[in-house]
Amino acid sequence: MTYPNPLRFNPAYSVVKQYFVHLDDSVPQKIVVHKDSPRGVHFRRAGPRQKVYFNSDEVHACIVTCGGLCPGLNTVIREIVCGLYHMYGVNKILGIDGGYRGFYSKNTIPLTPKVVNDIHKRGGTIIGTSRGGHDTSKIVDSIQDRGINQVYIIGGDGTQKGAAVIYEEVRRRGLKVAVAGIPKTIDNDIPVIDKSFGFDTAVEEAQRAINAAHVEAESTENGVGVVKLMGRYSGFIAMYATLASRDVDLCLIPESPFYLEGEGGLFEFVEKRLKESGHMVIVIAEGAGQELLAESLQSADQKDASGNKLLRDVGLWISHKIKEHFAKNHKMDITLKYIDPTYMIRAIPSNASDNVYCTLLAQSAVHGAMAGYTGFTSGLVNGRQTYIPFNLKYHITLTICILNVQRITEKQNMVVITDRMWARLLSSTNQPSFLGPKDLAEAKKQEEHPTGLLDGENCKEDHQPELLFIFEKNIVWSKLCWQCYLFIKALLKQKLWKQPYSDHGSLLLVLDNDFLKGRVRTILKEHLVGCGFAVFRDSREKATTT
Ligand SMILES: Nc1ncnc2c1ncn2[C@@H]1O[C@H](COP(=O)(O)OP(=O)(O)O)[C@@H](O)[C@H]1O
Ligand SMILES: O=P(O)(O)OC[C@H]1O[C@](O)(COP(=O)(O)O)[C@@H](O)[C@@H]1O
Ligand SMILES: [Mg+2]
Repeated sequence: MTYPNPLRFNPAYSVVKQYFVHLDDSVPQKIVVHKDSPRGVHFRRAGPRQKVYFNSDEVHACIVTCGGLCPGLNTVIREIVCGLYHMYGVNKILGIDGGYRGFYSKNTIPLTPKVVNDIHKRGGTIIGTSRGGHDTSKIVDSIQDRGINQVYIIGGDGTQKGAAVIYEEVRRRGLKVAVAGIPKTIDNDIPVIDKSFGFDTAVEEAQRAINAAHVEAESTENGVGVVKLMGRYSGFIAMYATLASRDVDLCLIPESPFYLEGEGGLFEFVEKRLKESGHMVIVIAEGAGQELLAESLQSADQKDASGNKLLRDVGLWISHKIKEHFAKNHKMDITLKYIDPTYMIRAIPSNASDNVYCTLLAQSAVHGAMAGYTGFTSGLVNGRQTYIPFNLKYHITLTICILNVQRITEKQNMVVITDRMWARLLSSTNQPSFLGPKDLAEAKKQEEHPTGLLDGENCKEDHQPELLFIFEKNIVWSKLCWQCYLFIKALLKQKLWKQPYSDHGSLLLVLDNDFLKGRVRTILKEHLVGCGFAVFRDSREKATTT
């Protein structure tokens, strides 16, 4: 059952040409393609659909924010509430207090356009957040007991994994509940999307700390300013803050290993730069050099409530090491100032451009949930709003079921140090890469054989793993790219195959007759387009190649 979209009477949109998004519109993940390269992965284009799945009066929505703070959380909350209310006439909206655990351990907060009217001017989240406490069955019990049928989940990589599990449980119980994610993290560590909201604001705020470090450093002889910025596993904030500032001499990120002593090491570079300029600024991401710290402090690995690595203070450590080095060797007198603005860059309201971005993400999520999509994250891909599946694309009406590889929850977005952006940074700061030929080879290898999803550039002959099907007595052999390999792996996880065997990038699948004949075969063919996938149904039969 569907309903005409109430937006057709909305005066704001009456003049918009082709306002409703066509059901088949899609956005490609890769817009730069080689000649003859495959069509690649496409995502559904976000936006209002002509027909909606929910009758507005029956919608009971809830919003939850999880994980660390991020500028723009309140804007997203505001825009979901206002979007539901003004565009679709929905007025039953609850805020879940304090993250996932709030579903089962706290009272809810009623949200209306009046309550959220000016919250976008404040940092933080008015409904609170937390780490840990993801109890799937208690959460879905709460959704079911309260009669909630739209769940908006705002959070980072951990939160989206949690949302995917909730979505699976909702499906398992056969509930007609739309589960929509909105990606949040200042670390920008969520894959697929162009960038996460709040990231620009954080980079901008980081400039104030870098400026202060620069002023302090240049005002004394051999002044060194050290600034620690957030970035647990990904160094995006440090990289962009450095590129934006132009005052930074050295940027250190988790993705790029470095060493202190000896030729080509950090101490040597600091000495060189001080001799050249008389002062220097170092920006270090909090996750950088953690292995060096672990070696020197010999402390055990600790985790937070969500299972994230708890980091040691690398800023303090490196400041101490630099001071110690110069004092010990009587090389030169230095004055070092350490600035740690960590929480200051995320506890602020979002800037203008992030506010706009938050609005688009929230409105897209609302349109998607109203149209009956579920199990998706609203995200910007190549400048277009899209719906990215958590893992399986699944239409709530259960009429459309399109399998897809795990995406948003598959891996973390990281700075690729063999990519152009890091090269731009190195040439802007003129710092050493600290990488020997061995490290570079390793980085390149990582690029080619990642553990996570690759993004379509990978259908090159030279690194295609092999796929081997054993189907009854008939053997199907084919080559395929990593993307498709991972797709198959995702299917394996869903237990759609029997007796999987996987080794060294090759897959050996023993299949049921019915499986290969049926829908899976069609889906496989759809997904393996352009990858040289071949199916032999019978050893005498000609191969059907896509
Ligand atoms: N693999 C997972 N499965 C289910 N829930 C998870 C998973 N990882 C994290 N979560 C939950 O998601 C929430 C936020 O995760 P966290 O890693 O702290 O922040 P973020 O989502 O910003 O990365 C927490 O409540 C945590 O319990
Ligand atoms: O002290 P907290 O709240 O655990 O947060 C610290 C971490 O939060 C972050 O801001 C990222 O948070 P998320 O994982 O929630 O995106 C990191 O940069 C930082 O390491
Ligand atoms: Mg995270």
